[in-house]
Amino acid sequence: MTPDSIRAHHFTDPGAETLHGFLLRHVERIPDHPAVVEYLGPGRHSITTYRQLNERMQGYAAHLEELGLDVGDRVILEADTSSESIAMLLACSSLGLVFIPVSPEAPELRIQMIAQATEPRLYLRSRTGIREWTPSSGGLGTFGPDGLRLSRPPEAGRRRRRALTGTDTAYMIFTSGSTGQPKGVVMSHQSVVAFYRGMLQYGIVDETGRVATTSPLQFDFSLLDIGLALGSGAAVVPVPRALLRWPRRFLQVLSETGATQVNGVPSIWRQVLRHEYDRLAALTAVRGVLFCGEEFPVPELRALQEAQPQACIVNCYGSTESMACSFTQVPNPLPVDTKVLSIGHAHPGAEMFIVDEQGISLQEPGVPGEIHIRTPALFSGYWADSASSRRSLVVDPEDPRSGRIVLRTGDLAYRGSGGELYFCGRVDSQVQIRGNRVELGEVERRLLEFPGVSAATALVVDDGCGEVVLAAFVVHTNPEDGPDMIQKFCARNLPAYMVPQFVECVESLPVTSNGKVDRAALIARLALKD
Ligand SMILES: Nc1ncnc2c1ncn2[C@@H]1O[C@H](COS(=O)(=O)NC(=O)C[C@H](N)c2cccc(Br)c2)[C@@H](O)[C@H]1O
Repeated sequence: MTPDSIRAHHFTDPGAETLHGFLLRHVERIPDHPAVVEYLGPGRHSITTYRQLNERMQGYAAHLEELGLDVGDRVILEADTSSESIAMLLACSSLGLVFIPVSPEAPELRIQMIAQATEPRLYLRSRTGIREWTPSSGGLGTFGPDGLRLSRPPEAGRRRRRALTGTDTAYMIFTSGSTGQPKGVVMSHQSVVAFYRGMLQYGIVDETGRVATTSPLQFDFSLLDIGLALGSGAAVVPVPRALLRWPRRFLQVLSETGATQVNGVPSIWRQVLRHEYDRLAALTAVRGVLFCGEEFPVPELRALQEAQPQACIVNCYGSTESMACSFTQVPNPLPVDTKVLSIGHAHPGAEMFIVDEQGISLQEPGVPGEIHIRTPALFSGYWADSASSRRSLVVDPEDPRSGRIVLRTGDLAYRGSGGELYFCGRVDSQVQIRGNRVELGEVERRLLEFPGVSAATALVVDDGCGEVVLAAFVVHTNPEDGPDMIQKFCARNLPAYMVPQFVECVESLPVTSNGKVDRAALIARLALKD
């Protein structure tokens, strides 16, 4: 009997590198272990075990299976991280359906753009969703702990595929589009699993771990957290987005769920460090903190280390096009003269290297070059944008004849004495001020040396007369020092063209939906000032 005689639609090789196969590999061994711990309010939280997560996933998959969807069809998941959204993304994965996570807080236009570009067969919203808008075509439904409810079935379609392979797409993440039109990063099953395998070799958490995740599901950082937890036999602890912005409530969630690992972008700590330092210091269960996405201002990192001396802090560097790349432990305590944090070396199975404008690899310390990454975790390309894909997926500059493809990151770094890398901005964040090349990160690092400045963002704006003006926003503990003191400090330490002509002290820095400093918002604020 040949496989063809049994029309197996999803004839998946059980050993295949699939997302669901990898994340559920501990189910048989620890079925009653917590897989997701959800905070329900003061003194209440719920536990979903590995067995329950698997059963919910099977239930969703059985319902999806009846809809006649095919490998490669897209499903938009409008949800935050929860036991049901994790079960749903696993169910999609098991059927070869490409899930596209979008945040319930995402602007309607962004969701319409994504739906228009990807033509999803199904639009699913977690039951707790409140959005009015729904797409005018395609299947429509909501899902919750009690199952999937369809208000409009997808149009019937012919199944063309026979088997799910490792090169098929597991998910698509749309970038925040800070530099123009959002792009759909297409990630295959085998790339995600290759990344997970590399990350898990660090043993960041063990089976007793409880990984608090603070990123929206639409940001692939959340997929790191889910993979780190479930891949280690530990539990995911989603921090409700609404509580994240209240330092006291955020810490209460961590305390009551017994979180041992807290993952998130640097900005999640800003208000906690300013307003709830003592409560943070009282959290004794935390063993690790992992951050990514942008540089952690050194003064704030020192404060976090003082409050959590027992926590192992990891600087995770990477871009969505290869999920992430390096995991570098921050020295504890941070040496007193530290200005820049190392992004170290790529995780096992990958390699980071830097090249100059001619594409020649740089080995000597201190010379900045563009970071390239050799990794099996490469994205497949940007959705419906082969020109952009070719700019990021380039032939290995060190060995063009080999045809080997590497990721060109657009990031700059230089090597330290041990060969480790130090991030020093993006290729496109090099600005020219009065004919001089300026790296904005260098201005920010100098601002951070002024006593009391805990965070700083430097940016250039056009003053309308063709001149560019260097401006800075700083978070400052005692603002009476005022902007002019900070400017004088910079004038003593920086060449004139690198001294911000405009400095504003702010209580906090605006952040994007992914938690990174929102530079566009700051530029808009400046434009309003003129
Ligand atoms: N640790 C750092 N120090 C400094 N600059 C960083 C760091 N991590 C990023 N960046 C910057 O952010 C860019 C990328 O942005 S991104 O595509 O939105 N992705 C991200 O930020 C997050 C990234 N996908 C990620 C990180 C961890 C796990 C997973 Br799974 C995914 C990089 O190219 C860098 O410019």
